[in-house]
Amino acid sequence: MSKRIKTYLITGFLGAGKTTLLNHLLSRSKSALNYVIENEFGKSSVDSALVTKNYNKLFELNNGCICCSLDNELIEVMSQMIQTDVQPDNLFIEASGVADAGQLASIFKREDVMQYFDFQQVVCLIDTENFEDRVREVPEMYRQIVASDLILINKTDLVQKKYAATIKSDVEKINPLAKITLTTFGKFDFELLDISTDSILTQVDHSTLDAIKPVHRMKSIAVEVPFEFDRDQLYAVLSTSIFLYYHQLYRIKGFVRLKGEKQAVLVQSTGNKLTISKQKRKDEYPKLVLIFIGRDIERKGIERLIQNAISTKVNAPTV
Ligand SMILES: Nc1nc2c(ncn2[C@@H]2O[C@H](COP(=O)(O)OP(=O)(O)OP(=O)(O)O)[C@@H](O)[C@H]2O)c(=O)[nH]1
Repeated sequence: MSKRIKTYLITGFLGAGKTTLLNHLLSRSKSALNYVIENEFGKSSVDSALVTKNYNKLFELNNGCICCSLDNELIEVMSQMIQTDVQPDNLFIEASGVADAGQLASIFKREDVMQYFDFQQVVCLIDTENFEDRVREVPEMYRQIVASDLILINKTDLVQKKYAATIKSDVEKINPLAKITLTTFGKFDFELLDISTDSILTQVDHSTLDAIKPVHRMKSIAVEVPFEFDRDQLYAVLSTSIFLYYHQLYRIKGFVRLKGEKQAVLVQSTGNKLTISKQKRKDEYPKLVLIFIGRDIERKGIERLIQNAISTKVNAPTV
């Protein structure tokens, strides 16, 4: 048998900083052969365009969540990986923001899977700013924390030190077995990843969890936006919506064109913050699409919202 593929699972609620961490991990292991599995909760993928190119292969599993509807596809991708002549050194899986990490990680406890995949750790990111609100209203987030080996209390630059310490101790109460550290932009002492402690996977009996397939109340709505937006208008419309629907609308992300600007820009919200920024990767025309993720959100309402921010219709870019 050839070498086993070191596998890391990155989890955390929507916008907590998973892709940011993935990019660090990839640049740290540039010399190795790295494969990535991206799972986005929704038909359209924005994340794959945000991952830096330090990977050798990227597989996308969209239109669902790998912990439930896409678990077969995950197994399929993993079997393709082991059937090729050259196998990767590392596999990084970025789960969707609502994925049940325990459910997902238990796949790696199967003997047929363990033969080829050397599961390392479940790494969970937490957005310190939103933790208190979200953990109460989103059961998926609580389950992610329980199932993780290493927890990064991220975005500590956005809160007071004392507050971050309080969140750390709250998280410790939810999962006293995990290693927990405070981070900014997912930067931490990578040695924590290499410390070979028993994964929580082996310490917690997931069989009861395995029997219950999580049912997400979350919905992802993707709206194609072949339009030119006025920056101020778009900013006003979207930031008002995330303010008004803070407990319903958890994430907005996607690429749009702005009046007077050639390059598409990345629009995203986490918590009650909206940012419009230049793309880091300039090598591709991203698909012009805005993704809205939340509870009890409706397409019609979202489309109405977008209409209010449109400046002019443009031809969709051809690749
Ligand atoms: N201020 C601040 N921003 C951060 C930090 N970490 C990540 N971000 C930003 O938060 C936004 C979301 O980060 P991502 O890495 O895309 O989050 P994600 O968890 O992959 O998002 P989803 O895949 O949509 O669930 C980006 O604009 C990041 O630059 C941090 O520590 N501090």
